[in-house]
Amino acid sequence: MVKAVAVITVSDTCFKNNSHDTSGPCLAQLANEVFPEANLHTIIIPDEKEIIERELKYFSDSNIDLILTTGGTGLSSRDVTPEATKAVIYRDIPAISVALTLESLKKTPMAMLSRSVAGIRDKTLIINFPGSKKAVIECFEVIRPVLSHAISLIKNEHVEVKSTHDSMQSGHICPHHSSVDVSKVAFRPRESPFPMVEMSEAWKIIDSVMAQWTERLEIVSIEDGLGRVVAQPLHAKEPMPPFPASVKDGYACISLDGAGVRKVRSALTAGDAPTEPLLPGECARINTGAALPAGADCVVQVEDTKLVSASDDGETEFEVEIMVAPKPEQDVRPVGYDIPMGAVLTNRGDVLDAALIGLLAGAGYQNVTVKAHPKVALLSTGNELQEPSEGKLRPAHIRDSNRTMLRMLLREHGYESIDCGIARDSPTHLASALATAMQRADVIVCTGGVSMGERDLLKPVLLKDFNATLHFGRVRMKPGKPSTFATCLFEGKTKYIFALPGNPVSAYVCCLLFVVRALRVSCGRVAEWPRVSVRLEEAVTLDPRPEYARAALQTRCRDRGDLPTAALLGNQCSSRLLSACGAGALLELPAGGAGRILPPGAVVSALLTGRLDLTVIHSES
Ligand SMILES: Nc1nc2c(c(=O)[nH]1)N[C@H]1C(S)=C(S)[C@@H](COP(=O)(O)OP(=O)(O)OC[C@H]3O[C@@H](n4cnc5c(N)ncnc54)[C@H](O)[C@@H]3O)O[C@H]1N2
Ligand code: MOO
Ligand SMILES: [Mg+2]
Repeated sequence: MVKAVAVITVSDTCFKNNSHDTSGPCLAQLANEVFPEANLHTIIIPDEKEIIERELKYFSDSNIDLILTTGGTGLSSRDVTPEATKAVIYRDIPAISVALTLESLKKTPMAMLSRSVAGIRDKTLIINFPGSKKAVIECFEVIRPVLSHAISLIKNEHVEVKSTHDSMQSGHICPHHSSVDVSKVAFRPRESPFPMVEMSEAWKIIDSVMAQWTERLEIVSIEDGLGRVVAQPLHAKEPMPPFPASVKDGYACISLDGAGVRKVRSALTAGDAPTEPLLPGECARINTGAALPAGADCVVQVEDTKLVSASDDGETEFEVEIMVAPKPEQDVRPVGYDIPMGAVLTNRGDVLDAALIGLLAGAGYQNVTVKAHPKVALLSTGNELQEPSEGKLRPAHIRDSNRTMLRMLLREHGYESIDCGIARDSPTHLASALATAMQRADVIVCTGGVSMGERDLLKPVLLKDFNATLHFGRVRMKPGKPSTFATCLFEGKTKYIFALPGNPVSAYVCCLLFVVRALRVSCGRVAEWPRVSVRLEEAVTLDPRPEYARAALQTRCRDRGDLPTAALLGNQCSSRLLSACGAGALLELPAGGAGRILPPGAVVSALLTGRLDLTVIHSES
C-alpha cells in the first residue's frame, strides 16, 4: 500500500514566487488521483543540486514511497535535477525515462531535450518530470499504469505479507550454506567456551552496540504515532484559543460598566462569529467556548445575574441586572491563553501519548516525523516444535509458544515484529532461516539452541556461517543463562541478533531485559525499567545466580512509608510460563547459594515490567 507521496517542484522562479508553480500542483493532483489514501507532501526548492539531493534523501529516508519531481530536467546550466537524482538513487530504471521520452516525442521534438531520470533509493521510487504542466500531464499518463505495481515490487510487499513458514514451503527461503559440522558429537566441548558476563556488563554492551544503530526517521500520521519518539520539534501554527473565548455560560460585558442593569444586545453560542461590537451599558448572552464580541472584556456567569425584562413569550431577553461588578478579563480565555502562537508543542525525544496526539490534532497537524523503529524478526528453532495451529501433536513434539508470546510481549511494549516461522535444528536449515530473517529485519530475535546440546547450533552457525561478533554468549542470571547477543554484517548492513534460550520463561525474561532495552536504546528512549523497592510476602530461597523472579505486587498501605509487597507467582522454573502470567514485576533477587534464604518482609528491588493495571502500588518510595 502506498502510504506517502512527495511532489517536489524544482525551479528558481517558482521558489521565488510560489504562485508561478503550475506543474507541481498538477502533479500532486494526478498523484492524489492514483493514491487517494496516501499522505501527500509538496515542496518548492531552487535549482540547487545540493538542496535537491538533500530533499530527495530526506523524503526517501522518511519512508516516502514515491517522489515525483518536476522541473530542472532541461539543458540550461541551472538544470541539475537529473544529476541530483543520479547521486541519490541506488538503482536506475532507464526504461521509464525511455518510455517518457518516446511518448513525448509523439507530441513534440522538444522531448529530445528533456533528461528525466527514474530510479530507486532504498524503498522509494523517484521519477523526474519536465517542468511544464502540459508535459507533466502527458508523462504521467505514460507511467500511471505501472506506478502501483512498481512500488509494490520495490517495497517487497508480496514478501512482507507472507510468513516465512509459507515462504519455506514455496521456496522463498534464502538458501545459506553452513560449514558447521555436527558429525563429531563425541568431541563436542564439555565446558561452555563462552565467558559468563555479569548482568550489568551485558546491559552496558547492549547499550553501546545498539547506540550505533543508524537512526532513521519516518513520517507517520499522528494516530500511527502513539508511543513513538518525536524526531523534529513542532510549533503551534495558530494560537489556542484563536479568539478571546468565554469560560462560563453568562453575559459578555464591559467591566468599566460595573454592576447594574444592561441591555442584552445579542446572543452568542459556541461557533457564532460576533458581528456587532458591544457598546457601554450593553451585554451579550454568551456560552462557554463562544467568541467575545469586540468591546467586551469580561464575562459574568449567569448565576450572578437577574432577569429584568423580556418579551412576553420568553424568547427574547431585553435587560438583565449584573449583580456583582466584574473585573477585567474575568472568565475570559484571551487569545493564546492555552497555547501561544509559535509555542513548542513537542520537543525532539518526546514520546507521543494520547494527550500529545490530541494536542497535535487540535493544532492542525496530521503527520509527525518520528524515529523509525528497527525492524524485528522472530524465529523459533527446534525439531520438537509444531505450529500452534496444527491439529494433533506428533510424538515427542510440543507447540511453539515462544513466537506468539514474544510477538505479544513486544507489542505490549510498542514494537511490532515479523514472523519468520520455525527453523529446524540442522546447520543448513538454521543458516538459511537466519539469512531469511536478516533479509527482512534489522533485529533478529530467536529462541532455542543456545546451550550445550549437540543440536544447540545457534552460536556455531552465527560464528562460522555469518562471521558474527558474539558480544556475549552467557550471562550470570536465572533464567536465561545461555542468552546470546551478536552482530554481523549481512548484505552490507549490520544485523543485531538476540539468541534467547528456548525455555519459555527464559525467553520471556530475556526479551524484557535485553530485547526491549535494545529497541528502546535504538530509538533514543530511556533504556531502564522503572525500579521500586518491595517487601517479600514469603521467604525465598536464593539461587547461586542473580534471579529475576516473576511476581505480583500489591500495597496494603497503612503507613505512608509502607512498601508494596511482592508475591512470587508459584514455581519459578524456566519452563513454567504460568509463573509469568499476570506478572507486574521482575524481582531482582541477589545471588545466594548454599540454601541462603531471604525471610518474609525482606526488601528487594523490583523492575516494573508488567502492564500498569497488574501492579497495584501506592507507595512513597
Ligand atoms: N548441560 C547443560 N545443559 C543445559 C544448560 C547448561 O548450562 N548445561 N543450560 C540450561 C539452561 S539454563 C537453559 S535456559 C536451557 C537453554 O536451552 P536452549 O536455548 O538450548 O533451548 P533448547 O534446548 O532448544 O530448548 C530448551 C527447552 O525449551 C523448549 N522450547 C524451545 N523452543 C520453544 C518454543 N518455541 N516454544 C516452547 N518451548 C520451547 C524446548 O522444548 C526445551 O524444553 O538449556 C539448559 N540445558
Ligand atoms: O537459565 Mo536457564 O534460563 O535457567 O533456565
Ligand atoms: Mg538446548
